[in-house]
Amino acid sequence: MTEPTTTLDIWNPGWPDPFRPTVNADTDDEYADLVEALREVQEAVTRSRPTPEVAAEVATALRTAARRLRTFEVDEDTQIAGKRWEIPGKGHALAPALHIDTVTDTTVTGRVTVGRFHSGRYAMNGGVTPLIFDEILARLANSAGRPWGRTAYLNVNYRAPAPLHTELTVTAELLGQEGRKRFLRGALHHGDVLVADAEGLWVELKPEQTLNISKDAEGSDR
Ligand SMILES: CCCCCCCCCCCC(=O)SCCNC(=O)CCNC(=O)[C@H](O)C(C)(C)COP(=O)(O)OP(=O)(O)OC[C@H]1O[C@@H](n2cnc3c(N)ncnc32)[C@H](O)[C@@H]1OP(=O)(O)O
Repeated sequence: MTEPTTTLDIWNPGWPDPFRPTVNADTDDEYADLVEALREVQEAVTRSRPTPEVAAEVATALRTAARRLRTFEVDEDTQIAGKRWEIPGKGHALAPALHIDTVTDTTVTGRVTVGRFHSGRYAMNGGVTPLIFDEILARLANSAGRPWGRTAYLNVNYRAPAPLHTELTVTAELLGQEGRKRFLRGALHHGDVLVADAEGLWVELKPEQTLNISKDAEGSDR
């Protein structure tokens, strides 16, 4: 695998459209596969009750993997995780992998399936639902040539337990804009059942706010 060398800043208004499939010559699908493997580990750890010996053995193996990756550590502008828009989950293993199906300037539809890693208890954890909404709504808010904005609020209504291991559909809509404010709405369905809906406000950044946020916190993530 080639070490990434790009320096892209998600807060920079020049960042490509979040829904435009991007070709990044400095990354390849082995990285996407690595993140998929990490998701498998997360799910397997969650689902298992290993003996102490096996837990210790796997912990050692995982620490060995972490040490290997640390030799390729880059700064947050340069990392791949969270920036591969064209792959489900953007190359970030925290959020459930969101598959985008249709995109217009003001709407998006997609699908998401969560496993036990994201379970509250036999249903999706209530903290995971906003992650899904924030990803799809933020991407819509910041697409179609709109300058970058940040989430000001995201209000989520939980209408029914969201089943695990089951494909859910996600929809998002830009309701309107007033000056720097963009109002968006999202919904999560299991078949015809409304599982959750959300309303959010994204506020377009002023020039002085488009500084790289990771620079503001430089050194604080160690
Ligand atoms: C894992 C990888 C992921 C990667 C996912 C990929 C997506 C990338 C995009 C990420 C977006 C995020 O999630 S960002 C992360 C979460 N969000 C944040 O950290 C944002 C923190 N907050 C801020 O930075 C700031 O508060 C802003 C920029 C949102 C707004 O500050 P500001 O620019 O000074 O705003 P200000 O002038 O006061 O207000 C402008 C107008 O908005 C209104 N307004 C502002 N805030 C609110 C509010 N909470 N509720 C109601 N209204 C509000 C004001 O009343 C005003 O209306 P009027 O008087 O004009 O009518």
